[in-house]
Amino acid sequence: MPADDVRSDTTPALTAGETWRALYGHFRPHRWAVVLGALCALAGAAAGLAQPLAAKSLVDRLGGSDSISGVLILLTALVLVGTAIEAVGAYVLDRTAESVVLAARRTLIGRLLRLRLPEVERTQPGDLMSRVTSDTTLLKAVTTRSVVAAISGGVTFLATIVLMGLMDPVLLGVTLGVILLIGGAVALVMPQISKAAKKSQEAVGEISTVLERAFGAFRTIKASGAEAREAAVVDRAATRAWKYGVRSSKWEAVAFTSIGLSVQVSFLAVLGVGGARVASGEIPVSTLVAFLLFLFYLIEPVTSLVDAATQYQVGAAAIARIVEAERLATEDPGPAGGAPAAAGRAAAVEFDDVRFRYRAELPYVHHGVSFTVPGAGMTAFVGPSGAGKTTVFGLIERFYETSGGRILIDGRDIREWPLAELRASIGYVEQDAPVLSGTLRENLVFAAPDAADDAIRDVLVRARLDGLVDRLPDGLDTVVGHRGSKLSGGERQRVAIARALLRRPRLLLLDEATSQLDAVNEMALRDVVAEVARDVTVLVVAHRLSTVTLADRIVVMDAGRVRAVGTHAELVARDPLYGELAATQFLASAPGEAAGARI
Ligand SMILES: Nc1ncnc2c1ncn2[C@@H]1O[C@H](COP(=O)(O)OP(=O)(O)OP(=O)(O)O)[C@@H](O)[C@H]1O
Repeated sequence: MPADDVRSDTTPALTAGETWRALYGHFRPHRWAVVLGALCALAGAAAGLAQPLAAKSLVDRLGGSDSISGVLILLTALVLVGTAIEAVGAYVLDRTAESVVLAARRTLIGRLLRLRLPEVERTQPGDLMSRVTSDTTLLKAVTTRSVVAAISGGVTFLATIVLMGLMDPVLLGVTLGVILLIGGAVALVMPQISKAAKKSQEAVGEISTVLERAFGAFRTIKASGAEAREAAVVDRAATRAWKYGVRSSKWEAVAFTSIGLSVQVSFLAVLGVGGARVASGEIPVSTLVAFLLFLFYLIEPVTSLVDAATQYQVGAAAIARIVEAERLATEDPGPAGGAPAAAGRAAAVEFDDVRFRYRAELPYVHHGVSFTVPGAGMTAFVGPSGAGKTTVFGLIERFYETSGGRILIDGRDIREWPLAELRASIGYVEQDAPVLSGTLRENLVFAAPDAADDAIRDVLVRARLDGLVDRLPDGLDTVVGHRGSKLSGGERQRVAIARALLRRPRLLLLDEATSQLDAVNEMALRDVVAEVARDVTVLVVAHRLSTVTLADRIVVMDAGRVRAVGTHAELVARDPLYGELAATQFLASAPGEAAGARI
């Protein structure tokens, strides 16, 4: 896959107002802490601002007989208090910034794990992950540092300007003239910082996407000798992140250097004009000294303002990506309701003229599927690949919403069920039997966290996993590796079956759940499923008819339609497609004989 295919290019451009609202939404819960931090910063700045005044008073007293020790003590106290308050303010703000990031991550994580499946399928998980990790980190600077720097820098700037104006309006005019001239040039480069930062964040997202893809198919990459090609794709994304990061730094450097330059040029201009005014007796030398100190002091708020502006540009890019992830549709939990009337009993399932397609632009996968499954017993779904069998299970679990028709469980439309309650009734073993990294025990109790040890032992025996657990040095606490890589395919399937059984479902969905088992284990598991089917409704998708010949009913699907329903013997006799499937698998015989056959 070329790099461009994994790049997210759907980041919506937020307007300035939307960016600000999104930003405010993130720091609103922490606004009082931000206010406290800002007040500390202002108090520290005020203490600093008083220093030139104290210095002026000190210089004025130099020629006279007044003692300067009082002023010196005041100056020292101002420095100490100002520094202490600034330190407290910095801590409060950094702590708040971390809290903003934590809250944003919690919100994103909470939403991402509740996303609707179609949303996940049209995004790149790696890119979503980078929004939780990398983009939220940028929020830290933009929600506190930038905002507080803007407030404190702005207020200090204004206060300094007012005091300078009171000292000498002419020198203030000279200063402002220089600053506005250079500041205007800086404003022009700001959008460049935002553009570069956005591209850089997108490239970081690509790195995660490519790596996630690579680790998800690690063996395939090795077996295909594709390491170098994949590394090159990651390298291209990393280089792009570097390129745009450097571009952003270049514009930031231009901005900061310009500000330094503006203050220095102002300093020289004030020195020249101020010197002339002192020489002509228009102002005393103490005024010039104080004014120059103010000018020196102006560097900090001006730098703060530029810092705020650059951080805001960087954060705006991250906010856009966070907002995009926040806007992905999550699942509707459904109506709040009490326990189902039929709790504990085997579930009855009915598909009533169900039509479904995965996306509006795709063709229909189900063209009016109808069947009825009474409570308990085993029902098998068979048919050619792509007929829509797995889709039946996805619709029952409400991973997807039907485009037409109804699905009823116990006679109640599944859209009327609270989603959690619906899924709590179901045990689902997927086609590729996913096992999560962690221990065997964690995998088993994944769908039933409160399961007792006896129940775990029981399902281990039923899933024929007891022997494996006894052999493992750490038993149930053995770590199974990323996606269960330390287990065989058959072991993974048995773990998935045990997990589903431990949930004590009313409806058990098995999708090719025993396809990787050896004949002995497959037979044993078939018996277990038959036993479970006595008081649980079991729906099975199977390609190997040998696993389903004893089912109570078999639903034959073809191209998104149900073409026949019956027992093995009935279908062999009257459905040509089923007859053909059975014949190619040497099963066109009595169920008793066929049951043991392996294809
Ligand atoms: N998530 C999806 N997004 C888009 N199309 C999908 C998705 N899942 C399945 N399809 C398509 O829907 C059709 C039915 O798929 P489904 O998995 O239900 O078939 P199946 O009968 O279970 O096939 P198999 O026996 O090979 O597992 C296929 O054409 C498939 O390409």
